[in-house]
Formats: sequence, structure tokens, C-alpha cells
Amino acid sequence: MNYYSLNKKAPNTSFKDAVIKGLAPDKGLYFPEEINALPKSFFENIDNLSYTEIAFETIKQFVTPDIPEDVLKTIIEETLSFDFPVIELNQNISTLELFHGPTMAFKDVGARFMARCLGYFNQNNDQEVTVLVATSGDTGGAVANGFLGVEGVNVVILYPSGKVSDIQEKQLTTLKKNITALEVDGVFDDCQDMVKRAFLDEELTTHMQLTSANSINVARWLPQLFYFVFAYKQLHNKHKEIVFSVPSGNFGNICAGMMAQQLGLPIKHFIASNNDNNVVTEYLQSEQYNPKPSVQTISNAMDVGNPSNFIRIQEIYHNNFEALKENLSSYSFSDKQTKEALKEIYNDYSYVADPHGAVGYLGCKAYLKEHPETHCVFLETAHPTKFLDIVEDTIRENIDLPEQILKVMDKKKKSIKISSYNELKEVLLK
Ligand SMILES: Cc1ncc(COP(=O)(O)O)c(C=O)c1O
Ligand SMILES: N[C@@H](CCOP(=O)(O)O)C(=O)O
Repeated sequence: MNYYSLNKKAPNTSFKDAVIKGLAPDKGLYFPEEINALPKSFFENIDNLSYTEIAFETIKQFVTPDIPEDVLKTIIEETLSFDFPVIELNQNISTLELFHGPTMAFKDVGARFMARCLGYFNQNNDQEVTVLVATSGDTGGAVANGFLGVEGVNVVILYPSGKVSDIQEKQLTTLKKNITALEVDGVFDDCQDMVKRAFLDEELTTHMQLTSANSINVARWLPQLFYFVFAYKQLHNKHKEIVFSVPSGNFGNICAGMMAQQLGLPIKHFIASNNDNNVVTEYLQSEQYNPKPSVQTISNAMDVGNPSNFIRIQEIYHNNFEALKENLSSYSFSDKQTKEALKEIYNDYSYVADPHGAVGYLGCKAYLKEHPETHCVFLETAHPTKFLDIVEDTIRENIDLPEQILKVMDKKKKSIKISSYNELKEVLLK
């Protein structure tokens, strides 16, 4: 499959080139030239397919021939070595748990998939690749873990100082080896802007091969479409009208869900559930897209004021506002509402959610008021222990720490503080 730049001022390119570049030379995000729906029989036969078979069939068209089919099968088997269970809370609401990977956030799948694709492309290449990542909390840890020790790849992670949880910070600052963590005096959007600026900086790009492991990179973004198909496999025999409530920040996950729908997955509707960073909620009300500086919330990984992937969503709907509104609703919720939701989920269903999942739950409840005939799945995008203080204080219970979290708790943080783009450049050129 070839890819084009959404800024339409750069040549179309192969999957391999799109992965290695991350962002097109005109600063546009790459988008597949075609999306070919799978036959209806694929979804009718889904009970007989394993997760790895589903993943292979749904992503094959986007990555072959650059990744040969046999290599793709191995990459998928290695990537999906954990579970994706759906837990039903009641007749109308389920949660899809996406936190069973090594860093306990949904980013693990995309990060592991991309690391293996880049490792494959890089095997006969003498030049080292530098992977730049901006994180509001979870991408950094997942990418650090996924790329640790990958030959010929250096990873540089930018995160907003003081605005990620303690455990998220440990996950991205303690691995060392080929991973460097930069603590930025600013918000997530400052980190993301610095990364995008670096791609356009010829002084850097003539010295080094830069790519991104944020969802702007197609190899990080597209595997996220698997989740929606995995949930459908678990629910379709019981519920006919399935809607997904996706806690959204950079909008890569929900946009990947829309790609699954384009492949023919019968999804009735999407809900973008936001915290106070509500650019898209406001857009759907006013048709005005006004990015603004992000504000800090307890669902910190969603503190994004200018979501990268919204442009991909507009492309899927051919920039047709009415068509988008038919398929997407959006609500935003305050921290106070999020804490109330954490308590309600715990008291009513004995289920411990994390603040991001709680925002997704609130999105389900808001949508179900108008559409009680549907079944709403909210994505549990991270394990609650990643936000230990907030969750324990809110539900007034101690929660057990899983092994993945215990492993990093006592490690020593190592980061470099920076406050400007020039300081980033200095680190990269060293
Ligand atoms: C726990 C969690 N939930 C939700 C999101 C938002 O996902 P997206 O940026 O794909 O919208 C993120 C970060 O991306 C996250 O880490
Ligand atoms: N919420 C993210 C922000 C970056 O999102 P990405 O999907 O574009 O990498 C995070 O946790 O870092």
C-alpha cells in the first residue's frame, strides 16, 4: 500500500518510507491511498478466527508488500502476546480492557508493532534511526519498552515536567540503554510541536534519520484498529448495535476505530469522550475547530489541545461535517465528574476503572440517554494503578499492584531537563 500526505504537497510513498519518515516532508500526516473493505463473510465468520488471524487480515493491505506476509505473521504473534478482554458491567455497558501489556496502557500494541516493523526495515541499514516521541503520559513508556534494545534505533522521549503520573514517569525514565528521556518545561503540546519542528529542521535531518513513534506514524497508529474488531468478536452474538466510547486525546485510537469501520466492521456509532480538553466536543457543536493550549486534568494522557489525528478523521469523512456528525458524538467531562464516575463504577459494579476509562464510561452514559437501544463499550485504556493516588483516594480502597508496575516502582529516574527547541537540538546533535 502507498500513502499520501494529508497536506498534499509531498510525493506519495510506500509503507516502508512512511514508517521511516514518520511525517511527510510537507509536514502532513500520511494516509493510505486506498481502504479496501473486507468481505462480509470475514465478519460473519469471526467466531472461528483467532486474534492473530484477525489482526493479520485487517492490517495486511496496509503493510504488504513492504512487510512480507510471513514476516507480518511473526510480528503480529510477537506483538499480541496478551489478552484484550471485554467485561460486561450491565446490559448496556461493557468495558474493553486494553491494559494487559507490559506497560499497562493501550499504546503497547502500536509500540511493539512499530518497533518490529522498524527493526525489519533497518536490518540491512548502516545508518542509525532516531525515534522522537512526545508523550502526555503513556506513549513514552510503551515506546521505551517496545524499542528497548532494538539494534540501530535510539529513542528520545519528550514529556511535560510534573504533568505525568509517578508511575508513568518511572516507566519512561528508568530504562536507559538506547532510551533518553527529556523533561520539558511546558505542556504536552509544546513537546509535540518540538517533535514536529525537528522533522523540518534540515540541520538535523541532514545529520540523522529521524522518525516518530507517536500515532502520526502509520505503524503506531494503524494496529490500534485491532481493538475494535476484538471487542466485536466478543460481543456480536449478544448485542447487535455496538457503539464505542473512546477516551480521546490525540484522537489516534478513535480514528483507528473508524478505519476498522471502513473495513466493514459493523460499528453503529463512535463517542469521543474528552476531559476539559474539549476542542473536538466544541467543533461538533459549532463547526469551528479552535485548538487551544492544553489544561491539566486527572486523566492526564488526554491533555491534548491540538489533536494530531483529527485531520485523519476529517479525511475519512471527506471533510463532510454532516457525515462526521452522523457517526461521531463527543462529550467532555470535568475532573469532578470523572471522580464521581470512578466511585459509581466501583460501588455499582465492583469494578476499578482508571480516570481515562471513567471519562469513557461517562461518554457511554451520556449517549445511552438518547440511544437506550444500543450497547456501549468504553475503552479502558490504562490500568488504574498507573494513577494510584487519584484512584485510591477516590474509591477509598487500596488496590493491588500488578507485577508490571512493581517492577518499575523502585527504579531511579534519569532525565534531562530542557525548556526550548534549541536545547532539544543540542541533545540530538551530541
Ligand atoms: C490512558 C490513555 N487514554 C486515552 C488516551 C488518548 O488516546 P488518543 O491519543 O489515541 O486519543 C491516551 C493517550 O493517548 C492514554 O494514554
Ligand atoms: N496520550 C498520549 C499522547 C500522544 O499520543 P499518540 O497516540 O499520538 O502517541 C500519551 O500518552 O503520550
